[in-house]
Amino acid sequence: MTELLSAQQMRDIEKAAMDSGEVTGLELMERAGQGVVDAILAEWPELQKGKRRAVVLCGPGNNGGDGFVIARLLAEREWAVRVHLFGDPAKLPPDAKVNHDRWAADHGVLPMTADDVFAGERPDVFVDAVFGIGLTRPLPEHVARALDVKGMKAWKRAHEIRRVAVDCPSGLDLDRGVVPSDMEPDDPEADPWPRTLNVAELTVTFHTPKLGHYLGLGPGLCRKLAIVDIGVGPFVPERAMVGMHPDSERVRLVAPTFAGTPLRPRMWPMSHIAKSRGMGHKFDHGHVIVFAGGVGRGGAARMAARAALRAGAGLVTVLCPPAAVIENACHLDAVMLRALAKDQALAEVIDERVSGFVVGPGMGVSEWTRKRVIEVLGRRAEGAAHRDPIVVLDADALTSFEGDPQTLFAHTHGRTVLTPHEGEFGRLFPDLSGPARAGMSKIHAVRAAADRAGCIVLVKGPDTVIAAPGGGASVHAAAYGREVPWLATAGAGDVLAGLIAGLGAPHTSSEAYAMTEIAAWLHVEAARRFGPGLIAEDLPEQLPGLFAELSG
Ligand SMILES: NC(=O)C1=CN([C@@H]2O[C@H](COP(=O)(O)OP(=O)(O)OC[C@H]3O[C@@H](n4cnc5c(N)ncnc54)[C@H](O)[C@@H]3O)[C@@H](O)[C@H]2O)[C@@H](O)CC1
Ligand SMILES: [K+]
Repeated sequence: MTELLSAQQMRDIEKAAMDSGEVTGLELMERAGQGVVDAILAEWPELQKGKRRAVVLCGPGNNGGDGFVIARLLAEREWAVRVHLFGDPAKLPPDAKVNHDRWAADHGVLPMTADDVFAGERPDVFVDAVFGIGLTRPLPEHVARALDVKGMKAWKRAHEIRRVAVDCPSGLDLDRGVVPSDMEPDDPEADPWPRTLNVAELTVTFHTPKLGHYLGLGPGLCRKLAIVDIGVGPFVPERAMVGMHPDSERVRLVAPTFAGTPLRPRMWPMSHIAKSRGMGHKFDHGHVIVFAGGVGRGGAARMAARAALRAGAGLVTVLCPPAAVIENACHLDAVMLRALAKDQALAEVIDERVSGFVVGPGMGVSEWTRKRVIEVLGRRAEGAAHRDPIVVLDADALTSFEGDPQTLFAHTHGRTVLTPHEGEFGRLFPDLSGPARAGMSKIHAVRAAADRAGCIVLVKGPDTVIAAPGGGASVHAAAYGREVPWLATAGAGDVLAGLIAGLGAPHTSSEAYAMTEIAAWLHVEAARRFGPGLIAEDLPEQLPGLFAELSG
């Protein structure tokens, strides 16, 4: 998989490269600027010919330094280039200063106000090199106005202006994927709509994407990502190979790529999906139990069950209250059904071979649900040769512990997966959610939650974050061409819970964390395959075709 870096990790890599003596900061800046120019010409080949116009906005740090390189390289192509600087040239960091001075030796540098920027002739390319990984606070008002897409209306035929962001659209925090603003998050007087908007058509980043490119507002503002290799790969600290278990230091992007290079789906995810390899008896593929709610409330469990069966579990059984048996029997065929009376012990109706559970969808928030969760978590494997069942806790299984999450965390084990949406997450981790999360990234919050809960935590969203105790974390983003707004539909979360259990239940499946990542990816792929109009029931039905394509 591809690693997503924090700003500090990127700085450390750059420093290691420079400390090695093999490359200077100035050379890295030149490669960065050249890479941006190449990316622009690759994205819009029509720009390769003719004398074009560019406006380059440079900031007070090395992002601005990249901007001066870009301006020079475009001018060398005989483009008419206008440069606007925010900040004092005398205070630029050394490499940026060198490139500023090279540019200023034969060209002008204009101030950065909206009036100055939008006054000149309409450019073909508008380059934002104001702030990159060094952003520490909200944009000054006049800089935000100079970067505002609405300002471009001052130029006629504005749609032909190609907006390019160097590292990120300035104002985006690349660790968190948020645009910091001076407003207090819960200030009722605050205008909920930002007055300015800086969005790119192409964002060019260096070495590997940063966290904020995939979190929160990042994908919406960056729109399209190009990655430039600036040759710092050899200076990336040796860490454990990206394997099955997440490395505590690194955050990985859940996608069929390795270090930015596409992987064949046979390598990932198919090589981890038990039913796609070898032979086996249905019991080898595991048995998943899904708890259902009372009469009229079984739909969520049935969808989770069907997803588990399609994902590869050998057997799936829905357990429901006796009164709901007829309702469920009318809907289920391949999925089996058993009645479980309120006070009946689980051991009376299921055997030890059960290797996966889904608890929560449609169960209701109640003391009974709490008891069942604790009972399921108590079913541990005996002996080193066996492993604990995978236990996916979703929806009401989480909400039932609101106000008393410690009781839940006292029973979780390493093969427990909590799959809250943001609301459910807030009920279990109020101090890591909502306004309390201000300043903290979703990654940080979910990592802290996984440590506290002692199990895997997956927080759903267009940016799904998964973390394991000890710091390992992944981001799965339905972004950059994989957007599936139609996946925000009732029951989609129940299907995800079923997918995780169905993928993780086979006795030969990879570890729960890896299967959780794959489930998040397949869930979105299934939605993409179906397209708009999707309802949750459609998701499991996409799996056979999807598996066939991935194996092809
Ligand atoms: N780190 C690396 O490996 C490389 C970095 N390069 C470029 O360098 C950039 C990072 O450079 P820097 O660390 O200098 O950071 P930036 O250029 O992003 O910004 C840092 C400067 O902006 C100021 N600042 C931050 N937020 C502000 C705000 N809201 N208002 C006013 N001033 C603010 C800081 O005090 C600092 O002076 C990267 O984004 C990339 O474009 C490239 O040249 C290639 C290599
Ligand atoms: K920028």
